[in-house]
Amino acid sequence: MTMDFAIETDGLTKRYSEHILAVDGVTLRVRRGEVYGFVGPNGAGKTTTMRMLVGLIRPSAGQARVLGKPPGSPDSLARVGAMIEAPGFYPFLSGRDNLRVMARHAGVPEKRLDAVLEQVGLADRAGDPFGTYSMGMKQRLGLAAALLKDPELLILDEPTSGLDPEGIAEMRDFVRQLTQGERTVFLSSHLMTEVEQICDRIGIIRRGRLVAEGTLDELRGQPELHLRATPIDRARRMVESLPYVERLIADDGKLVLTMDLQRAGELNRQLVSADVEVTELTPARTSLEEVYFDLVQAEQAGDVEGDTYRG
Ligand SMILES: Nc1ncnc2c1ncn2[C@@H]1O[C@H](COP(=O)(O)OP(=O)(O)OP(=O)(O)O)[C@@H](O)[C@H]1O
Repeated sequence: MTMDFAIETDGLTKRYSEHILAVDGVTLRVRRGEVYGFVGPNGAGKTTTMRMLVGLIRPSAGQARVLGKPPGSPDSLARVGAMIEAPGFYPFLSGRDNLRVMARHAGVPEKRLDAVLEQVGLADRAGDPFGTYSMGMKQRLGLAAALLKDPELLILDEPTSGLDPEGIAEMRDFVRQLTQGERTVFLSSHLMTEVEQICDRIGIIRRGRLVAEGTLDELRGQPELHLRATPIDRARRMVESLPYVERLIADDGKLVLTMDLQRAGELNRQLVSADVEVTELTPARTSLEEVYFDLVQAEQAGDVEGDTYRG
């Protein structure tokens, strides 16, 4: 295991009972300084994985290293900030006093309180009781708590859950700001649009298994060109003869081409000079959401073999 990774897991597994295999041999790598999106449907095993990474629960098999150390070791905990499930704040204490309790417990100096409250935009409401906070403010206080130790790694479980669109956008901005510099963020989500916007790399988990991992570009594959033209047969023969077209698929009256999109103009000219009338020539790209659903459906269609999650 090397120091280039903030998180490394090998065959990480958690079985809660004979019938519930929540995490099934997950091997993933989160590089230092990146925002890694851990996505999957409800019950896929995201929270369970995160709980293992901060040492809240022990794996049944496999192993993990967090900042090069065993999860939950004092050395690792001192450098990791986590927001996993609803943080347990006292409703009658103010936001600041809640943080003060935590800061004392963690041995963090008081002067950090104002800095983190400022960082999450809660400074002017920090004196109000936590119980009076909106959902967005509660999430922000959770984030402030995770930031107390100025951690190298932030582990955030569904940081936007329960937030309205404005709150989601706000949280996205915080995460972006927080990652400027060396900090690594490992966050879970089931919102592909959100993940698409903030994550450098993404891991997709389904039924406890990591079914894909990569950058957005790697997961979405190459961009395509959609071509409609008449007569379509002549267009097809023409396109087939072009060396720069890497792949051609006929799909519902249109041709789907994989090629360098810079050459679309050249393609258009060649078609026109071959007496083909081009009615549509548009770039298209698989969205992360499509990739995600394809993977999820592939598994549902029977790719899941052996003894897997049945919870
Ligand atoms: N303490 C527990 N005891 C028994 N089963 C559990 C426990 N915690 C989680 N599970 C089960 O493990 C599976 C994975 O749950 P987990 O909470 O890790 O998923 P998740 O991907 O975080 O889902 P969500 O998006 O709904 O939070 C589920 O079937 C869940 O019911």
